Amino acid sequence: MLNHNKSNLAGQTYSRFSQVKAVIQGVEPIDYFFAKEMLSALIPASTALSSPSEPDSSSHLYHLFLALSASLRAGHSCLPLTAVADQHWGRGYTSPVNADSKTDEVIDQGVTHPGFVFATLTQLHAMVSALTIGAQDQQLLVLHHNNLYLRRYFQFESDLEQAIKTRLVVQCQYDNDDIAQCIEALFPNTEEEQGGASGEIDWQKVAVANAINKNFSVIAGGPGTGKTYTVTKLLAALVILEDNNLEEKSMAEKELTQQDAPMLNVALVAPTGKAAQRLSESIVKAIKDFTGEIDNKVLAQIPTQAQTLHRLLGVLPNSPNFRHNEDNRLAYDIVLIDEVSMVDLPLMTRVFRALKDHAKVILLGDADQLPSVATGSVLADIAPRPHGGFSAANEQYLSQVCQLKAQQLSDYFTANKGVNAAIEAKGSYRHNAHFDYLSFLVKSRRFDGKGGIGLLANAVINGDVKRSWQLLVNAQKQALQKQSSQIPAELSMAQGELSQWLAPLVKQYYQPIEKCTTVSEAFALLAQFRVLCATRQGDYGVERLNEIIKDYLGKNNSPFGQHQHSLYHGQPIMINENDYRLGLYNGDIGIMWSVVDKEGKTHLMACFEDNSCQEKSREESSFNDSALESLTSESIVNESKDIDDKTLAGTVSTSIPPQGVRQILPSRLPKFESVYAMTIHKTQGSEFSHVAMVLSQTHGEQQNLQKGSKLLSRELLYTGITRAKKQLTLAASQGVWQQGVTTQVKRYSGLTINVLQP
Ligand SMILES: Nc1ncnc2c1ncn2[C@@H]1O[C@H](COP(=O)(O)OP(=O)(O)OP(=O)(O)O)[C@@H](O)[C@H]1O
Repeated sequence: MLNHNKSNLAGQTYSRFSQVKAVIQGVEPIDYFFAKEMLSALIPASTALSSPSEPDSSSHLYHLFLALSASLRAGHSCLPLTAVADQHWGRGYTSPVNADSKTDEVIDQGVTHPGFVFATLTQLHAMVSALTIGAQDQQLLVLHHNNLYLRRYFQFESDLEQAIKTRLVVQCQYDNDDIAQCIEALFPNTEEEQGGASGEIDWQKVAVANAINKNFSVIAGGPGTGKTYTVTKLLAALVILEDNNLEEKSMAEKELTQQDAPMLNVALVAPTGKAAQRLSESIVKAIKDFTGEIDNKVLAQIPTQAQTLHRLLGVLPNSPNFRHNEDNRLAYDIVLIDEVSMVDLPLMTRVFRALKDHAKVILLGDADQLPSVATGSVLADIAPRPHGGFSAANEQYLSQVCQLKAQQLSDYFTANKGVNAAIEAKGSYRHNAHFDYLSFLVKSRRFDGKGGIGLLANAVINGDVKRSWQLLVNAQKQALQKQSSQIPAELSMAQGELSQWLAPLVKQYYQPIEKCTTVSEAFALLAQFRVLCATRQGDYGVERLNEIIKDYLGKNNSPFGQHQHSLYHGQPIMINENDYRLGLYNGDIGIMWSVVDKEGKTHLMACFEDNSCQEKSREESSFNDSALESLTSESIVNESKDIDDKTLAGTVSTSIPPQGVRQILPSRLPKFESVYAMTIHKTQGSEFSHVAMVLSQTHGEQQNLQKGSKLLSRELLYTGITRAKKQLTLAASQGVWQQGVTTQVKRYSGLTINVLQP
């Protein structure tokens, strides 16, 4: 009956990692140990895995565990059996082989890893099902809709799905007529009116109306499409409607409410300190823009101070858990989260677990950007493009409150059906699904559509290799013709060696940093320009480019060479790991700056902008503030004695930290590195006036460097391109560009299926 016993377990066939590595391409030690442990934990418990006529189930299961581990490493939340069933998995070649144009013999000659051929879907399903014995909530593995999960990720997905669904059935507390009135007041001159009979739909207006009556909503759109602008109007609408509701309450009740708390208890949140800072700035700007248009009393009630998700949840040092959770909920009534593409599945689920059941959640983000570094692709899963359409009831509601023409919304979605049908054919679009909670903003206010950056970003995200490359070539031709023009072109291609194109940019943007009179000025200059790389290693990776730029700046022989990191005045740095005690987080940017203490001594300090400072000051009970003080600016003591005062002479600019700048002794910093160049992954949530994006120059090099989710993909290129506000300089060969634009990041997840079920 059993076709497995201890002696024929594949786990024993591979008694060392080197053996698996020789068979399966791309496997890592963690996969080997994971598979081994899973096999020994699960198989002894099973009594009948397969019959003699069926394939050796233990070998298949062993390889399935290897594939599951590799899948989790790559950021997928599960492994669909369909992705491996009947497939030759882990087969590797010396060089990319085009199977259509080569004979089997030639292909076989190039094989470096033989790989493993998996059984059929039905057989794999039976093998895995046989494992899932015992109490359901204790099984290590879960098989759901043919997706194989580790229990914990299945739990994250189902909890998140449940929390979203719970919110979607909550009845709206506002009257439709009040909503309509409010919308009319906030959008006096709508685009559909301006557009005449064939008027365009004002998606900002629709997005506001769509989010008002739901306890969960997503507003998705590319850079500059007005997500923050729209959401500020949404907050204004909620203030007005809440005020209306209050008017209708009895005076006694009204007084009680007014005394007790602000009317709307709103949390503005973003995944990183930088993104939180940008959200605050954008809301402040939007409020300023609305002054005169919207009642000042309403504007005054809109919060402007954003915080990070970690701060919202309350970090517990040395623990993956947070202070706020299902047993200690947050008090907020409305939670607005920006840059959601960066939020991973476990973190998003933890946020929902920590919220009150009735808390309204509004998510903002660009679903075309790279998914989160860690597991999951929450935003892309719940905001698939193009929009799949609204339910009839939602269309009716939106038409009424936005005063749209009858059928205007359904006509729009019908017109987009062609695209949807194509997507449906590929299996990523679900017929009958309604996306009532989802609004897309489509018109970029930052890029007018004629400038190169917006057009290039669009062509890339639509996978149009030809058009995207042509845009770059044309831009280059135009740049050559207009060399004398004072206005720099939005797009340009880097020409020649690095020294020819990069050195002038370093001179223009990085060299003046150390000459700035204040560190705030230095931060402003640093925000102007960044070199973005696809990889860390390699000739065109972050590490090498940082060294080259330091060479151009003459900083590789720094007078502070004795320091671990050879620090110098004006050096931009990026923190590479979280330090909760100091309130510094992976990705935070600082500048090394020379300061003079009260006694006139000069010290090199790591300076960080305002946001981390505000974050810190909001730290609650578990953090000992006096401990922090002893680590920061107040205690500039002996630690930096080894800095040579003479070498600092002439570069020292300030003795008192400017407001909103926090100083930390370099010796106290967690891991950090110079940040003239940074990976595209790390720039999510940031923007620069000018970006130079550098890709590896050959297929071979790129293939050697890319791993798992770090693939050169259209999402990576799109994210890099859209970090540029005014100018983009690209250094890439046509082949590598083509490879990137044709590759799409796809994260396996069951979230889409579950959330979108009608
Ligand atoms: N309807 C509008 N009318 C006029 N200006 C607008 C409108 N919508 C947005 N803007 C302006 O366009 C710019 C970009 O808007 P906003 O910052 O809200 O976009 P975003 O989608 O949040 O951008 P990102 O996420 O890329 O920072 C802002 O200057 C904003 O004032």
